[in-house]
Amino acid sequence: MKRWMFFVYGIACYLAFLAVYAWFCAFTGNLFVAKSIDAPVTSSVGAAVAVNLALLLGFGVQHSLMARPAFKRVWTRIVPQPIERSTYVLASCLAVVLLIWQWRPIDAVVWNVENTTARGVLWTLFAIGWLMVPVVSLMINHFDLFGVRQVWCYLRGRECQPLAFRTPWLYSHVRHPLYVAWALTFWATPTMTAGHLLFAIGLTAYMVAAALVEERDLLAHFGQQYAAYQQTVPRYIPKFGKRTSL
Ligand SMILES: C[S@@+](CC[C@H](N)C(=O)[O-])C[C@H]1O[C@@H](n2cnc3c(N)ncnc32)[C@H](O)[C@@H]1O
Repeated sequence: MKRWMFFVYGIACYLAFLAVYAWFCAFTGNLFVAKSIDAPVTSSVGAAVAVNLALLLGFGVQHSLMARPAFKRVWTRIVPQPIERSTYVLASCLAVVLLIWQWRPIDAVVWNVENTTARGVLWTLFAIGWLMVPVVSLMINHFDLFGVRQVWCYLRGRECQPLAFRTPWLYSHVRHPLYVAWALTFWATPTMTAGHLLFAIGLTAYMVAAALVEERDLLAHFGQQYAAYQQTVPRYIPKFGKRTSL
C-alpha cells in the first residue's frame, strides 16, 4: 500500500511539474495567459523591485538548498528517501507558482526589436530554449531528475542505484547545457521590459551561483573523473567540432 502511495505521489509531482513548466513558458513568453511577465503594472517600481527580488531569492534558496547533499541527509529523516526527489520537485513547482502569481511587472521598455526577421530569430531562440530543457534532461536522466525513477524502484522493491557520471551529447561540449537552455528562455525576447530584465538577470545570477555549488558537489562525489571533465569541457559556451569523451 505504502509503495503505491509513494508511486502515485511521485507521478502526481511529475504531472505538477509538466503543468507548471507549460504555465511558466506561457508566463515568460506572454502567451495565452492573462497574467504574464509583462502584464500591466500594478504597483510602484520600488515595491515591484522589492517583491520580485524576494520572489527570485525565495526560488533560488529553495531550489539550491534542497538539492544539497547535507540538506538531504537531514531532510530524509523526515521525508522518506524514495519520495525525497518528488518532494523537491513539488517544492520547486510551488516556488515557481508563487513567483508567477505574485510577480509585479515593470513595463518600461529596455529594448524593442522591430525588424521582422530579427524578431523571428529571437522567438525561435525562445522556442529552442523551452524545447532544449526537456531534451537535455533526457540526456542525463529525465525520470531521475523528476523523482519518477526513485518511486518506480521503490514500487518494484528494488534499491535505486545512484546514477553514474555521464557526458552524453551536449554534455560532451558544455558542462551545463540545461542552464544554457534556461538562459535562452529568459533572454530571447524581441521586447525586453525592465521587469523581464530583472527576472532574466536574477535567474541568470542564480544559475551561475548554482553551477559553482553543483560543481563542488560533483567534484566531491565523482573526484578525478569530474576534475578531468572540468579541464576539458567548457562550462557554458559549447566547443562544437571537438567532442570530449571521458
Ligand atoms: C538540474 S540538473 C543540471 C545539470 C547541469 N548543471 C546542466 O545545466 O545541464 C542537476 C543534476 O544534474 C546532475 N548532473 C550534472 N552533470 C551531470 C553529468 N555529467 N552526469 C550525471 N549527472 C549530472 C547533478 O548531480 C544534479 O543532480
